[in-house]
Amino acid sequence: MRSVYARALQTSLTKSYTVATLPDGDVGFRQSVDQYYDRAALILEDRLVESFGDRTPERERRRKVNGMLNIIKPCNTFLSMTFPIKRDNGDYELITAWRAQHSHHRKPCKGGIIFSDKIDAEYVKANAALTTYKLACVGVPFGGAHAGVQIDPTKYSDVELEKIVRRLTIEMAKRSFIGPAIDVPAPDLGATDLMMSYMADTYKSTLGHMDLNAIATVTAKAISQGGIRGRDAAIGLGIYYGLRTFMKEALYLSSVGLTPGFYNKTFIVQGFGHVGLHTAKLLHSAGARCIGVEEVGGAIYNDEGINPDELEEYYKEHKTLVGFPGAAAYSGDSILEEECDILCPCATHDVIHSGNVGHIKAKVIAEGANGPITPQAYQVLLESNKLVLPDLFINSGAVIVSYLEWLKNIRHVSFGRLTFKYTKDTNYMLLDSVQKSLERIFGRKPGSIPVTPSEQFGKRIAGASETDIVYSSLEYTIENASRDLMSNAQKYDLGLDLRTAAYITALEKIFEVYKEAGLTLA
Ligand SMILES: NC(=O)C1=CN([C@@H]2O[C@H](COP(=O)(O)OP(=O)(O)OC[C@H]3O[C@@H](n4cnc5c(N)ncnc54)[C@H](O)[C@@H]3O)[C@@H](O)[C@H]2O)C=CC1
Ligand SMILES: O=C(O)CCC(=O)C(=O)O
Repeated sequence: MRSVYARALQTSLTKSYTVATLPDGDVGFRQSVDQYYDRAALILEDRLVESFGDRTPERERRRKVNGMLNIIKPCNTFLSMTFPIKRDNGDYELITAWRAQHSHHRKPCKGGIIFSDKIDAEYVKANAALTTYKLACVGVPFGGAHAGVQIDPTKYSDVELEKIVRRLTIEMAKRSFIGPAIDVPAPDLGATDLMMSYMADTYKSTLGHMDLNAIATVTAKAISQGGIRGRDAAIGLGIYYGLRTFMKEALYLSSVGLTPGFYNKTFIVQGFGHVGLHTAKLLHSAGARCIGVEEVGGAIYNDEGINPDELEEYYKEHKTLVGFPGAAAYSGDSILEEECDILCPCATHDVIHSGNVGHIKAKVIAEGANGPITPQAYQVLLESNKLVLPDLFINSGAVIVSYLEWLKNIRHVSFGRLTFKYTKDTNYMLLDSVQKSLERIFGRKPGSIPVTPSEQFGKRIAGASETDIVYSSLEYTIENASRDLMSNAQKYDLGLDLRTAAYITALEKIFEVYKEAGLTLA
Protein backbone atom coordinates (compact mmCIF):
# COMPACT_ATOMS: atom_id res chain seq x y z
CA MET A 1 0.00 0.00 0.00
CA ARG A 2 1.28 3.51 -0.80
CA SER A 3 1.77 5.84 2.14
CA VAL A 4 -0.38 8.91 2.73
CA TYR A 5 2.59 11.03 1.76
CA ALA A 6 3.05 9.28 -1.54
CA ARG A 7 -0.65 9.57 -2.32
CA ALA A 8 -0.67 13.26 -1.49
CA LEU A 9 2.29 13.79 -3.76
CA GLN A 10 1.04 11.72 -6.63
CA THR A 11 -0.28 14.51 -8.81
CA SER A 12 2.43 17.04 -8.26
CA LEU A 13 5.54 14.98 -7.90
CA THR A 14 5.38 12.30 -10.52
CA LYS A 15 6.91 14.42 -13.22
CA SER A 16 9.91 16.51 -13.86
CA TYR A 17 9.65 20.17 -14.64
CA THR A 18 10.75 21.25 -18.05
CA VAL A 19 11.80 24.81 -18.57
CA ALA A 20 12.23 26.29 -22.00
CA THR A 21 15.72 27.13 -23.23
CA LEU A 22 15.30 30.74 -24.21
CA PRO A 23 16.25 32.07 -27.63
CA ASP A 24 19.21 34.50 -27.67
CA GLY A 25 18.16 37.97 -26.62
CA ASP A 26 15.24 36.82 -24.47
CA VAL A 27 15.39 37.83 -20.85
CA GLY A 28 13.85 35.17 -18.62
CA PHE A 29 11.85 35.28 -15.43
CA ARG A 30 14.78 36.27 -13.19
CA GLN A 31 15.50 39.58 -14.88
CA SER A 32 11.96 40.26 -16.00
CA VAL A 33 10.61 41.22 -12.56
CA ASP A 34 13.24 43.95 -12.19
CA GLN A 35 12.58 45.19 -15.73
CA TYR A 36 8.85 45.51 -15.11
CA TYR A 37 9.55 47.26 -11.83
CA ASP A 38 11.87 49.75 -13.57
CA ARG A 39 9.26 50.53 -16.19
CA ALA A 40 6.57 51.19 -13.56
CA ALA A 41 9.00 53.27 -11.47
CA LEU A 42 9.91 55.40 -14.47
CA ILE A 43 6.27 56.09 -15.28
CA LEU A 44 5.46 56.94 -11.64
CA GLU A 45 8.52 58.98 -10.73
CA ASP A 46 7.17 62.47 -11.50
CA ARG A 47 3.88 61.85 -9.71
CA LEU A 48 5.69 60.52 -6.67
CA VAL A 49 7.86 63.63 -6.62
CA GLU A 50 4.70 65.77 -6.77
CA SER A 51 3.11 63.74 -3.99
CA PHE A 52 5.56 65.23 -1.49
CA GLY A 53 4.00 68.69 -1.94
CA ASP A 54 6.07 71.71 -2.82
CA ARG A 55 7.50 72.85 0.51
CA THR A 56 10.77 71.06 -0.18
CA PRO A 57 12.84 71.96 -3.27
CA GLU A 58 12.11 69.71 -6.24
CA ARG A 59 15.69 68.43 -6.36
CA GLU A 60 15.46 67.25 -2.78
CA ARG A 61 12.09 65.57 -3.36
CA ARG A 62 13.35 63.77 -6.44
CA ARG A 63 16.37 62.60 -4.54
CA LYS A 64 14.09 61.16 -1.86
CA VAL A 65 11.84 59.44 -4.41
CA ASN A 66 14.78 57.91 -6.26
CA GLY A 67 16.24 56.76 -2.97
CA MET A 68 13.01 55.05 -2.01
CA LEU A 69 12.47 53.48 -5.42
CA ASN A 70 15.96 52.02 -5.13
CA ILE A 71 15.20 50.67 -1.68
CA ILE A 72 12.01 48.90 -2.77
CA LYS A 73 13.57 46.96 -5.66
CA PRO A 74 16.29 44.66 -4.21
CA CYS A 75 15.88 41.72 -1.89
CA ASN A 76 16.05 42.80 1.80
CA THR A 77 17.42 39.61 3.36
CA PHE A 78 18.52 36.33 1.93
CA LEU A 79 19.26 33.02 3.60
CA SER A 80 21.30 30.32 1.93
CA MET A 81 21.20 26.92 3.62
CA THR A 82 22.96 23.60 3.22
CA PHE A 83 22.16 20.74 5.56
CA PRO A 84 22.69 17.01 5.47
CA ILE A 85 20.12 14.24 5.42
CA LYS A 86 20.62 10.51 5.62
CA ARG A 87 18.93 8.83 2.71
CA ASP A 88 16.98 5.58 2.97
CA ASN A 89 19.90 3.64 1.45
CA GLY A 90 22.31 4.93 4.12
CA ASP A 91 23.99 7.58 1.93
CA TYR A 92 24.44 11.12 3.28
CA GLU A 93 23.46 14.00 1.06
CA LEU A 94 23.74 17.77 1.30
CA ILE A 95 20.54 19.65 0.56
CA THR A 96 20.71 23.22 -0.73
CA ALA A 97 17.83 25.60 -0.03
CA TRP A 98 17.16 29.35 0.03
CA ARG A 99 14.67 31.74 1.54
CA ALA A 100 14.51 35.28 0.21
CA GLN A 101 12.63 37.97 2.11
CA HIS A 102 12.28 40.58 -0.55
CA SER A 103 10.49 43.26 1.41
CA HIS A 104 10.02 44.13 5.06
CA HIS A 105 7.82 47.15 4.39
CA ARG A 106 5.07 45.05 5.94
CA LYS A 107 5.46 42.14 8.32
CA PRO A 108 5.30 39.21 8.32
CA CYS A 109 6.82 38.26 4.98
CA LYS A 110 4.82 35.76 2.96
CA GLY A 111 5.42 33.46 0.02
CA GLY A 112 5.70 29.94 -1.31
CA ILE A 113 8.34 27.23 -1.30
CA ILE A 114 9.32 25.49 -4.53
CA PHE A 115 10.84 22.01 -4.60
CA SER A 116 12.68 21.65 -7.89
CA ASP A 117 16.19 20.93 -9.14
CA LYS A 118 15.69 23.48 -11.92
CA ILE A 119 15.93 26.53 -9.65
CA ASP A 120 18.73 28.60 -8.17
CA ALA A 121 19.21 31.47 -5.73
CA GLU A 122 18.44 34.17 -8.30
CA TYR A 123 15.22 32.46 -9.29
CA VAL A 124 14.12 32.43 -5.64
CA LYS A 125 14.92 36.14 -5.30
CA ALA A 126 12.88 36.93 -8.43
CA ASN A 127 9.90 35.00 -7.09
CA ALA A 128 10.20 36.80 -3.75
CA ALA A 129 10.15 40.19 -5.50
CA LEU A 130 7.16 39.17 -7.62
CA THR A 131 5.38 38.12 -4.42
CA THR A 132 5.93 41.57 -2.85
CA TYR A 133 4.32 43.20 -5.89
CA LYS A 134 1.55 40.58 -6.01
CA LEU A 135 0.63 41.13 -2.36
CA ALA A 136 0.61 44.90 -2.76
CA CYS A 137 -1.28 44.74 -6.06
CA VAL A 138 -4.24 42.97 -4.43
CA GLY A 139 -3.90 44.69 -1.04
CA VAL A 140 -2.69 41.85 1.19
CA PRO A 141 -0.66 43.49 4.00
CA PHE A 142 2.49 41.32 3.97
CA GLY A 143 6.00 41.70 2.56
CA GLY A 144 6.99 39.27 -0.20
CA ALA A 145 9.21 36.23 0.29
CA HIS A 146 9.95 32.96 -1.47
CA ALA A 147 11.92 29.79 -0.89
CA GLY A 148 13.41 27.05 -3.00
CA VAL A 149 14.70 23.61 -2.16
CA GLN A 150 16.99 22.47 -4.94
CA ILE A 151 15.86 18.88 -5.32
CA ASP A 152 13.66 16.93 -7.68
CA PRO A 153 11.10 15.74 -5.12
CA THR A 154 10.09 12.76 -7.26
CA LYS A 155 13.49 11.23 -6.51
CA TYR A 156 12.97 11.18 -2.72
CA SER A 157 10.86 8.88 -0.57
CA ASP A 158 8.16 10.28 1.66
CA VAL A 159 10.33 9.69 4.73
CA GLU A 160 13.24 11.57 3.13
CA LEU A 161 10.98 14.47 2.14
CA GLU A 162 9.61 14.70 5.65
CA LYS A 163 13.20 14.86 6.99
CA ILE A 164 14.05 17.62 4.52
CA VAL A 165 10.99 19.69 5.41
CA ARG A 166 11.55 19.34 9.17
CA ARG A 167 15.26 20.21 8.92
CA LEU A 168 14.51 23.13 6.60
CA THR A 169 12.07 24.48 9.20
CA ILE A 170 14.71 24.27 11.94
CA GLU A 171 17.32 25.98 9.74
CA MET A 172 14.93 28.83 8.97
CA ALA A 173 13.80 29.08 12.61
CA LYS A 174 17.38 29.29 13.91
CA ARG A 175 17.95 32.36 11.75
CA SER A 176 14.57 34.02 12.36
CA PHE A 177 13.37 33.24 8.84
CA ILE A 178 10.11 31.67 9.96
CA GLY A 179 7.49 32.61 12.53
CA PRO A 180 3.94 33.99 12.53
CA ALA A 181 5.17 37.56 12.94
CA ILE A 182 8.30 37.15 10.81
CA ASP A 183 7.88 35.01 7.74
CA VAL A 184 5.04 32.68 6.74
CA PRO A 185 5.71 30.11 3.96
CA ALA A 186 3.18 28.19 1.85
CA PRO A 187 3.41 25.51 -0.86
CA ASP A 188 4.33 26.31 -4.46
CA LEU A 189 5.51 24.10 -7.35
CA GLY A 190 6.40 20.59 -6.24
CA ALA A 191 5.25 21.17 -2.65
CA THR A 192 2.21 19.72 -0.92
CA ASP A 193 -0.18 20.67 1.87
CA LEU A 194 1.20 17.78 3.90
CA MET A 195 4.66 19.37 3.80
CA MET A 196 3.11 22.54 5.23
CA SER A 197 1.52 20.57 8.07
CA TYR A 198 4.96 19.08 8.87
CA MET A 199 6.48 22.53 8.81
CA ALA A 200 3.90 23.96 11.23
CA ASP A 201 4.28 20.92 13.48
CA THR A 202 8.08 21.25 13.56
CA TYR A 203 7.95 24.95 14.36
CA LYS A 204 5.37 24.62 17.11
CA SER A 205 7.23 21.68 18.69
CA THR A 206 10.60 23.45 18.73
CA LEU A 207 11.31 27.18 18.61
CA GLY A 208 7.61 28.07 18.67
CA HIS A 209 6.64 25.88 21.61
CA MET A 210 5.84 28.92 23.80
CA ASP A 211 4.18 30.82 20.99
CA LEU A 212 0.38 30.83 21.14
CA ASN A 213 0.28 31.72 17.44
CA ALA A 214 2.75 29.06 16.33
CA ILE A 215 0.47 27.41 13.75
CA ALA A 216 0.07 30.74 11.96
CA THR A 217 3.65 30.28 10.81
CA VAL A 218 2.68 28.37 7.65
CA THR A 219 -0.41 28.47 5.42
CA ALA A 220 -2.20 25.89 3.27
CA LYS A 221 -2.02 23.35 6.09
CA ALA A 222 -4.48 20.51 6.49
CA ILE A 223 -7.74 21.61 8.16
CA SER A 224 -6.90 19.53 11.25
CA GLN A 225 -3.66 21.54 11.58
CA GLY A 226 -5.39 24.92 11.41
CA GLY A 227 -5.82 25.17 7.63
CA ILE A 228 -8.74 26.98 6.03
CA ARG A 229 -11.61 25.62 3.94
CA GLY A 230 -11.53 26.74 0.32
CA ARG A 231 -7.69 26.95 0.00
CA ASP A 232 -7.53 24.07 -2.50
CA ALA A 233 -9.46 25.83 -5.20
CA ALA A 234 -8.32 29.34 -4.24
CA ILE A 235 -5.86 29.99 -7.07
CA GLY A 236 -8.19 28.62 -9.75
CA LEU A 237 -11.07 30.56 -8.27
CA GLY A 238 -9.03 33.75 -8.25
CA ILE A 239 -8.15 33.17 -11.90
CA TYR A 240 -11.80 32.59 -12.70
CA TYR A 241 -12.97 35.74 -10.85
CA GLY A 242 -10.26 37.83 -12.50
CA LEU A 243 -11.06 36.51 -15.95
CA ARG A 244 -14.79 36.95 -15.34
CA THR A 245 -14.34 40.65 -14.57
CA PHE A 246 -12.47 41.22 -17.82
CA MET A 247 -14.81 38.99 -19.81
CA LYS A 248 -17.56 41.51 -18.99
CA GLU A 249 -15.58 44.49 -20.27
CA ALA A 250 -16.80 45.15 -23.81
CA LEU A 251 -14.07 47.73 -24.42
CA TYR A 252 -11.19 45.37 -23.61
CA LEU A 253 -12.86 42.47 -25.39
CA SER A 254 -13.58 44.36 -28.57
CA SER A 255 -9.89 45.36 -28.70
CA VAL A 256 -8.98 41.68 -28.92
CA GLY A 257 -11.93 40.67 -31.10
CA LEU A 258 -14.08 38.88 -28.51
CA THR A 259 -17.67 39.28 -27.33
CA PRO A 260 -18.44 39.40 -23.58
CA GLY A 261 -19.11 36.28 -21.49
CA PHE A 262 -17.67 32.80 -21.15
CA TYR A 263 -20.35 30.85 -22.95
CA ASN A 264 -18.78 28.63 -25.61
CA LYS A 265 -15.46 30.48 -25.51
CA THR A 266 -12.65 28.00 -26.05
CA PHE A 267 -9.70 27.62 -23.71
CA ILE A 268 -6.44 25.66 -23.40
CA VAL A 269 -4.60 24.92 -20.15
CA GLN A 270 -0.93 24.09 -19.73
CA GLY A 271 -0.19 22.27 -16.45
CA PHE A 272 -2.86 20.21 -14.69
CA GLY A 273 -1.57 20.70 -11.11
CA HIS A 274 -2.98 22.83 -8.27
CA VAL A 275 -3.39 25.90 -10.45
CA GLY A 276 -4.38 24.41 -13.82
CA LEU A 277 -6.85 21.81 -12.57
CA HIS A 278 -9.13 24.21 -10.69
CA THR A 279 -8.87 26.85 -13.39
CA ALA A 280 -10.04 24.33 -16.00
CA LYS A 281 -12.89 23.09 -13.81
CA LEU A 282 -14.18 26.58 -13.03
CA LEU A 283 -14.00 27.88 -16.60
CA HIS A 284 -15.81 24.72 -17.74
CA SER A 285 -18.56 25.28 -15.11
CA ALA A 286 -18.92 28.86 -16.34
CA GLY A 287 -19.78 27.58 -19.83
CA ALA A 288 -16.41 27.88 -21.56
CA ARG A 289 -15.15 24.94 -23.64
CA CYS A 290 -11.86 23.30 -22.71
CA ILE A 291 -10.33 22.14 -26.00
CA GLY A 292 -6.78 21.28 -24.93
CA VAL A 293 -4.73 20.37 -21.86
CA GLU A 294 -0.98 19.83 -21.68
CA GLU A 295 1.06 18.00 -19.07
CA VAL A 296 4.68 16.84 -19.10
CA GLY A 297 3.72 13.40 -20.41
CA GLY A 298 1.88 14.83 -23.43
CA ALA A 299 -1.12 16.92 -24.41
CA ILE A 300 -4.71 16.10 -25.42
CA TYR A 301 -7.09 17.94 -27.71
CA ASN A 302 -10.81 17.88 -28.52
CA ASP A 303 -12.53 20.67 -30.39
CA GLU A 304 -15.89 19.48 -29.04
CA GLY A 305 -14.74 20.02 -25.46
CA ILE A 306 -13.00 18.10 -22.67
CA ASN A 307 -14.68 17.59 -19.31
CA PRO A 308 -12.05 18.59 -16.67
CA ASP A 309 -13.82 16.68 -13.87
CA GLU A 310 -13.64 13.45 -15.85
CA LEU A 311 -10.07 14.26 -16.87
CA GLU A 312 -9.11 14.75 -13.22
CA GLU A 313 -10.32 11.23 -12.39
CA TYR A 314 -8.48 9.79 -15.39
CA TYR A 315 -5.28 11.63 -14.57
CA LYS A 316 -5.32 10.54 -10.92
CA GLU A 317 -5.59 6.93 -11.99
CA HIS A 318 -3.28 6.85 -15.04
CA LYS A 319 -0.77 9.63 -14.19
CA THR A 320 -0.96 10.80 -17.79
CA LEU A 321 -3.52 12.73 -19.80
CA VAL A 322 -2.83 10.80 -22.96
CA GLY A 323 -5.33 8.00 -23.50
CA PHE A 324 -8.20 9.94 -21.89
CA PRO A 325 -11.28 8.65 -23.75
CA GLY A 326 -12.78 12.17 -24.09
CA ALA A 327 -9.97 13.55 -26.29
CA ALA A 328 -7.29 12.59 -28.78
CA ALA A 329 -3.57 12.71 -28.11
CA TYR A 330 -2.33 16.05 -29.44
CA SER A 331 -0.06 15.59 -32.41
CA GLY A 332 0.79 19.17 -33.38
CA ASP A 333 3.99 21.08 -32.51
CA SER A 334 2.75 22.95 -29.46
CA ILE A 335 -0.71 23.17 -27.99
CA LEU A 336 0.07 26.69 -26.78
CA GLU A 337 0.00 27.73 -30.42
CA GLU A 338 -3.45 26.33 -31.17
CA GLU A 339 -6.41 28.57 -31.99
CA CYS A 340 -8.41 29.39 -28.82
CA ASP A 341 -10.01 32.33 -27.04
CA ILE A 342 -8.31 31.97 -23.66
CA LEU A 343 -4.89 30.44 -23.00
CA CYS A 344 -3.97 29.56 -19.42
CA PRO A 345 -0.26 28.75 -18.95
CA CYS A 346 -0.44 27.23 -15.43
CA ALA A 347 2.76 25.17 -15.33
CA THR A 348 6.00 27.08 -15.14
CA HIS A 349 7.95 30.19 -16.20
CA ASP A 350 9.28 31.30 -19.61
CA VAL A 351 7.04 29.04 -21.74
CA ILE A 352 6.09 31.85 -24.14
CA HIS A 353 9.21 33.51 -25.53
CA SER A 354 10.37 35.27 -28.66
CA GLY A 355 10.80 31.89 -30.39
CA ASN A 356 7.12 30.90 -30.22
CA VAL A 357 5.21 34.11 -29.52
CA GLY A 358 4.57 34.72 -33.22
CA HIS A 359 2.51 31.53 -33.32
CA ILE A 360 0.29 32.29 -30.32
CA LYS A 361 -3.30 32.67 -31.51
CA ALA A 362 -5.17 33.00 -28.20
CA LYS A 363 -6.85 36.37 -27.68
CA VAL A 364 -6.67 36.42 -23.89
CA ILE A 365 -3.83 34.92 -21.82
CA ALA A 366 -4.28 34.35 -18.09
CA GLU A 367 -0.89 33.86 -16.40
CA GLY A 368 -1.71 31.13 -13.88
CA ALA A 369 2.01 30.36 -13.55
CA ASN A 370 4.52 32.92 -12.30
CA GLY A 371 6.43 34.49 -15.18
CA PRO A 372 5.23 32.29 -18.08
CA ILE A 373 5.91 35.02 -20.69
CA THR A 374 9.29 36.65 -21.29
CA PRO A 375 9.34 40.47 -21.59
CA GLN A 376 10.31 40.21 -25.27
CA ALA A 377 7.32 37.98 -26.00
CA TYR A 378 5.05 40.18 -23.89
CA GLN A 379 5.90 43.16 -26.05
CA VAL A 380 4.97 41.21 -29.19
CA LEU A 381 1.68 40.12 -27.61
CA LEU A 382 0.82 43.72 -26.76
CA GLU A 383 1.63 44.84 -30.29
CA SER A 384 -0.65 42.13 -31.68
CA ASN A 385 -3.54 43.24 -29.43
CA LYS A 386 -3.63 40.30 -27.07
CA LEU A 387 -4.99 40.79 -23.57
CA VAL A 388 -2.56 39.39 -20.99
CA LEU A 389 -3.87 39.14 -17.41
CA PRO A 390 -0.58 39.31 -15.49
CA ASP A 391 0.59 36.79 -12.87
CA LEU A 392 0.83 39.26 -10.00
CA PHE A 393 -2.89 39.93 -10.34
CA ILE A 394 -4.50 36.84 -11.83
CA ASN A 395 -2.82 34.11 -9.74
CA SER A 396 -3.07 35.99 -6.44
CA GLY A 397 -5.83 33.71 -5.08
CA ALA A 398 -3.28 31.74 -3.05
CA VAL A 399 -1.87 34.72 -1.18
CA ILE A 400 -5.33 36.18 -0.61
CA VAL A 401 -6.60 32.98 1.01
CA SER A 402 -3.29 32.46 2.83
CA TYR A 403 -3.92 35.82 4.49
CA LEU A 404 -7.36 34.62 5.63
CA GLU A 405 -5.81 31.44 7.04
CA TRP A 406 -3.20 33.46 8.93
CA LEU A 407 -5.97 35.70 10.33
CA LYS A 408 -7.96 32.63 11.36
CA ASN A 409 -4.90 31.22 13.14
CA ILE A 410 -4.02 34.37 15.06
CA ARG A 411 -7.69 34.87 16.04
CA HIS A 412 -7.85 31.25 17.20
CA VAL A 413 -11.38 30.82 15.98
CA SER A 414 -12.82 29.79 12.63
CA PHE A 415 -14.80 32.32 10.67
CA GLY A 416 -18.49 32.36 11.62
CA ARG A 417 -18.20 30.19 14.73
CA LEU A 418 -18.98 32.97 17.20
CA THR A 419 -21.96 34.28 15.30
CA PHE A 420 -23.74 31.32 13.64
CA LYS A 421 -26.40 30.85 16.32
CA TYR A 422 -26.97 34.52 16.96
CA THR A 423 -27.36 35.26 13.23
CA LYS A 424 -29.74 32.37 12.71
CA ASP A 425 -31.92 33.33 15.70
CA THR A 426 -31.96 36.97 14.58
CA ASN A 427 -33.03 36.04 11.06
CA TYR A 428 -35.87 33.85 12.37
CA MET A 429 -36.92 36.69 14.70
CA LEU A 430 -36.99 38.99 11.70
CA LEU A 431 -39.30 36.63 9.79
CA ASP A 432 -41.48 36.30 12.87
CA SER A 433 -41.66 40.05 13.27
CA VAL A 434 -42.70 40.51 9.61
CA GLN A 435 -45.38 37.86 10.10
CA LYS A 436 -46.73 39.59 13.24
CA SER A 437 -46.80 42.99 11.53
CA LEU A 438 -48.74 41.57 8.57
CA GLU A 439 -51.18 39.89 10.92
CA ARG A 440 -51.68 43.12 12.87
CA ILE A 441 -52.74 44.88 9.68
CA PHE A 442 -54.62 42.12 7.88
CA GLY A 443 -55.81 40.12 10.92
CA ARG A 444 -55.39 36.39 11.48
CA LYS A 445 -58.62 35.31 9.87
CA PRO A 446 -59.09 33.07 7.97
CA GLY A 447 -55.63 31.83 9.16
CA SER A 448 -52.14 33.08 10.02
CA ILE A 449 -50.00 34.62 7.24
CA PRO A 450 -47.01 32.33 6.78
CA VAL A 451 -43.71 34.17 6.21
CA THR A 452 -41.14 31.61 5.12
CA PRO A 453 -37.57 32.17 3.91
CA SER A 454 -36.98 31.93 0.16
CA GLU A 455 -34.74 29.06 -0.96
CA GLN A 456 -31.82 31.48 -1.36
CA PHE A 457 -32.33 33.18 2.00
CA GLY A 458 -32.89 29.78 3.65
CA LYS A 459 -29.37 28.77 2.62
CA ARG A 460 -27.89 31.89 4.22
CA ILE A 461 -30.11 32.04 7.27
CA ALA A 462 -27.38 30.85 9.65
CA GLY A 463 -24.83 33.33 8.32
CA ALA A 464 -21.66 32.74 6.36
CA SER A 465 -19.67 29.51 6.65
CA GLU A 466 -15.87 29.56 6.47
CA THR A 467 -15.99 28.60 2.79
CA ASP A 468 -18.58 31.36 2.09
CA ILE A 469 -16.29 33.92 3.72
CA VAL A 470 -13.21 32.69 1.89
CA TYR A 471 -14.90 32.72 -1.51
CA SER A 472 -16.65 36.06 -1.08
CA SER A 473 -13.54 37.73 0.29
CA LEU A 474 -11.52 36.36 -2.63
CA GLU A 475 -14.12 37.57 -5.11
CA TYR A 476 -14.24 41.02 -3.52
CA THR A 477 -10.43 41.34 -3.46
CA ILE A 478 -9.95 40.27 -7.06
CA GLU A 479 -12.77 42.48 -8.32
CA ASN A 480 -11.30 45.46 -6.47
CA ALA A 481 -7.85 44.74 -7.90
CA SER A 482 -9.34 44.45 -11.41
CA ARG A 483 -10.82 47.91 -11.05
CA ASP A 484 -7.47 49.29 -9.82
CA LEU A 485 -5.73 47.81 -12.85
CA MET A 486 -8.28 49.20 -15.28
CA SER A 487 -8.19 52.61 -13.70
CA ASN A 488 -4.36 52.78 -13.71
CA ALA A 489 -4.26 51.51 -17.29
CA GLN A 490 -6.50 54.41 -18.22
CA LYS A 491 -4.78 57.00 -16.01
CA TYR A 492 -1.33 56.22 -17.42
CA ASP A 493 -2.56 55.60 -20.96
CA LEU A 494 -1.28 52.02 -21.03
CA GLY A 495 -3.81 50.50 -23.43
CA LEU A 496 -3.80 46.72 -22.98
CA ASP A 497 -0.62 46.74 -20.87
CA LEU A 498 -2.20 45.52 -17.65
CA ARG A 499 1.14 44.23 -16.37
CA THR A 500 2.54 47.73 -16.10
CA ALA A 501 -0.80 48.81 -14.59
CA ALA A 502 -0.43 46.06 -11.97
CA TYR A 503 3.18 46.98 -11.13
CA ILE A 504 2.14 50.64 -10.84
CA THR A 505 -0.75 49.67 -8.53
CA ALA A 506 1.68 47.72 -6.34
CA LEU A 507 4.44 50.29 -6.40
CA GLU A 508 2.17 53.17 -5.41
CA LYS A 509 1.03 51.26 -2.33
CA ILE A 510 4.51 50.17 -1.25
CA PHE A 511 5.88 53.65 -1.80
CA GLU A 512 3.15 55.13 0.40
CA VAL A 513 4.14 52.82 3.27
CA TYR A 514 7.81 53.88 3.05
CA LYS A 515 6.89 57.51 2.61
CA GLU A 516 4.69 57.65 5.69
CA ALA A 517 6.82 55.42 7.92
CA GLY A 518 10.12 57.08 7.01
CA LEU A 519 13.32 55.10 7.13
CA THR A 520 14.08 53.59 10.51
CA LEU A 521 17.45 54.81 11.84
CA ALA A 522 18.16 56.57 8.57
N1 LIG B 1 0.69 26.72 -5.69
C1 LIG B 1 0.54 28.02 -5.52
O1 LIG B 1 0.13 28.49 -4.44
C2 LIG B 1 0.79 28.95 -6.65
C3 LIG B 1 1.50 28.56 -7.76
N2 LIG B 1 1.73 29.47 -8.76
C4 LIG B 1 2.53 29.13 -9.91
O2 LIG B 1 1.75 28.32 -10.77
C5 LIG B 1 2.59 27.38 -11.46
C6 LIG B 1 2.10 25.98 -11.17
O3 LIG B 1 2.08 25.76 -9.77
P1 LIG B 1 1.26 24.56 -9.11
O4 LIG B 1 0.05 24.26 -9.92
O5 LIG B 1 1.14 24.88 -7.68
O6 LIG B 1 2.31 23.39 -9.27
P2 LIG B 1 2.01 21.84 -9.39
O7 LIG B 1 3.30 21.18 -9.14
O8 LIG B 1 0.83 21.48 -8.56
O9 LIG B 1 1.54 21.68 -10.92
C7 LIG B 1 2.29 22.08 -12.02
C8 LIG B 1 1.93 21.11 -13.13
O10 LIG B 1 2.50 21.56 -14.35
C9 LIG B 1 3.09 20.45 -15.02
N3 LIG B 1 4.16 20.95 -15.87
C10 LIG B 1 5.39 21.40 -15.53
N4 LIG B 1 6.07 21.82 -16.61
C11 LIG B 1 5.24 21.65 -17.65
C12 LIG B 1 5.35 21.93 -19.04
N5 LIG B 1 6.46 22.49 -19.55
N6 LIG B 1 4.30 21.62 -19.83
C13 LIG B 1 3.18 21.09 -19.32
N7 LIG B 1 3.01 20.83 -18.01
C14 LIG B 1 4.02 21.10 -17.19
C15 LIG B 1 3.57 19.54 -13.92
O11 LIG B 1 3.67 18.21 -14.36
C16 LIG B 1 2.48 19.73 -12.86
O12 LIG B 1 1.43 18.80 -12.97
C17 LIG B 1 4.02 27.69 -10.99
O13 LIG B 1 4.57 28.64 -11.85
C18 LIG B 1 3.79 28.31 -9.62
O14 LIG B 1 4.86 29.12 -9.22
C19 LIG B 1 1.19 30.73 -8.74
C20 LIG B 1 0.46 31.14 -7.69
C21 LIG B 1 0.24 30.31 -6.53
O1 LIG C 1 0.17 31.52 -0.36
C1 LIG C 1 1.34 31.87 -0.35
O2 LIG C 1 1.88 32.43 0.59
C2 LIG C 1 2.26 31.59 -1.54
C3 LIG C 1 1.62 31.62 -2.87
C4 LIG C 1 2.66 31.53 -3.94
O3 LIG C 1 3.59 30.76 -3.86
C5 LIG C 1 2.56 32.41 -5.10
O4 LIG C 1 1.62 33.21 -5.18
O5 LIG C 1 3.43 32.32 -5.97
